[in-house]
Amino acid sequence: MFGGFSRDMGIDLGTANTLVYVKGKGILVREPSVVAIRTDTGSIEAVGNDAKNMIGRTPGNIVAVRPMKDGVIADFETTATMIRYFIRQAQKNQGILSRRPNVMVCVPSGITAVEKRAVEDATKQAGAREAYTIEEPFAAAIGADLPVWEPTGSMIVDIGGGTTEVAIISLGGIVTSRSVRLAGDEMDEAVIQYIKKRYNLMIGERTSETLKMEIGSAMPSEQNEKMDIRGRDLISGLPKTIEVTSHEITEALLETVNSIIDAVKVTLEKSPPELAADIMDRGIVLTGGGALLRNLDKLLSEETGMPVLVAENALDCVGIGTGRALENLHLFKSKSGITARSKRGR
Ligand SMILES: Nc1ncnc2c1ncn2[C@@H]1O[C@H](COP(=O)(O)OP(=O)(O)OP(=O)(O)O)[C@@H](O)[C@H]1O
Repeated sequence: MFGGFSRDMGIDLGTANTLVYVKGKGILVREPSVVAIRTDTGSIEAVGNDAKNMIGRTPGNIVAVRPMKDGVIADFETTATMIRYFIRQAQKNQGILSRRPNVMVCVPSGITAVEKRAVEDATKQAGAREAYTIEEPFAAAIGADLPVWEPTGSMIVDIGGGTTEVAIISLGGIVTSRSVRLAGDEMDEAVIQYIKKRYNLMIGERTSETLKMEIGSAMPSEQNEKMDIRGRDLISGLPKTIEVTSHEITEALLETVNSIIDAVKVTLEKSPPELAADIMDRGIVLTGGGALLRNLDKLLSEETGMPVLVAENALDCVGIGTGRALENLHLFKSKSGITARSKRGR
């Protein structure tokens, strides 16, 4: 069914970023999951990087939207158009345009059957010949090179933009998992609210994300770094610059970080003892962009008493794993408890 031709692809359809992995070629597309739409005609002006640059800077008749929210489709038609664009980009990069690819898309583990079906339908509408879905933590574990098919426990925590996925995997199946709709985006929102409350200053999403990535830390860092940011003073209504410190961002992120840690603890508590022992040996593996928050691994290790490692290429693991899963479809079909399934033409 899947020949050697490089046309099949795995798509990490993220809330923040979309990655396309092409069989035998690696990750060929990596762009923000953003679409710019003209409000008067409803036409798509830009997708991906070009659209992201328009956020907060668009004239009245163009809106930049993120069609995925909390890891699921918030706007079906726009998502389908976005997927079509990304498939095209991946094909263009290979010099193939005409063939309809088989596509594996990852989905959060906690979504409903209706939400999952929407992803499959949008993928087919976008031009896929066959659409398959795989649960995100499983894909992340494959992408992080964990021994998912072996009779040993592996624990993965994937912290994306919209969702945090925690799962314990053994023998090709998810033994126990938890998905919370709370991850990097929620951190950005927490920073916005903190700055608003403390300084009466309104800042945008991009500024809060920059603060988080540049000076943010899950626990107070030794170097209390500082950063100047600009926003709109809520009292005077005028632009204003203030200085923000790492410790302040740690305080802003406290609640979100604690909720993520709780999700990990609850999952660990549900783990069968033998698997918990395996995890103790190998450690908890963190993937996704949120895993790059400074000191999150350290804090999680202190809180759980387990070794914690950030995967190499943490941002790419889900994309790589989704694509590799497509290469190993035979393994999925022959094993129970696997979440990939195919949907033949309509
Ligand atoms: N160095 C960093 N420190 C903290 N957060 C980071 C860093 N780099 C990226 N992020 C955050 O990671 C998130 C995006 O991660 P990722 O691309 O894995 O998510 P996604 O796959 O799009 O989302 P989801 O899996 O929820 O659908 C964003 O919230 C981004 O701000």
